[in-house]
Amino acid sequence: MQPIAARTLSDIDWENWKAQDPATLTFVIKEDHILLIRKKRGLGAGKINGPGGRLEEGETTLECAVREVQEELKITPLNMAFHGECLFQFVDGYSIHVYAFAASDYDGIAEETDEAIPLWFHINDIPYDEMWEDDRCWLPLLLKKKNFIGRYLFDKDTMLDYEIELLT
Ligand SMILES: CNc1ncnc2c1ncn2[C@@H]1O[C@H](COP(=O)(O)OP(=O)(O)OP(=O)(O)O)[C@@H](O)[C@H]1O
Repeated sequence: MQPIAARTLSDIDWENWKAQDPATLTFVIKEDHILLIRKKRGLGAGKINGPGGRLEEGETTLECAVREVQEELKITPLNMAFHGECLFQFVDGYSIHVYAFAASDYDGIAEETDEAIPLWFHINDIPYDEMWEDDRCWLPLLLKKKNFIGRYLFDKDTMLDYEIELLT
């Protein structure tokens, strides 16, 4: 992995950009509450986020999103809707392309696993201070059922630049 010299989004050739890892994030939103996790390991360990992870060989983004919620919280998300994409470039050279989904229901009882602790929040009380910096830019759009594509440049945990397009 080669570090890149970019300090703003315009330093990156987005036309030819391809992430090292495709991944997913899923937000179960039910009766004004949202199910988040305290992530115990992997990229973003210690932060609060939606459940998610990287695609496995041969899997669609939807299959990955469902599997990651099942693995991390032992529940099955229902009524999955795709809402958007987040293209993350880190200055250390790593890149990840995240597909974001919302689910309006679930089967089972969420429980702690090796990977995550389940946490419910009111949608007006989302703990953005404990989340990745980009989440406060696009999670409100997902909550309003909008579709979006965003590009983000990070130096470790610090967001250097971003832009979001709303899709109609
Ligand atoms: C930079 N800003 C960011 N903002 C919000 N969310 C971000 C993110 N950068 C990565 N993410 C999410 O972090 C998870 C990483 O995946 P991660 O858990 O490490 O993958 P996976 O479960 O495949 O790993 P292991 O099974 O532990 O190998 C995955 O949900 C991905 O969507």
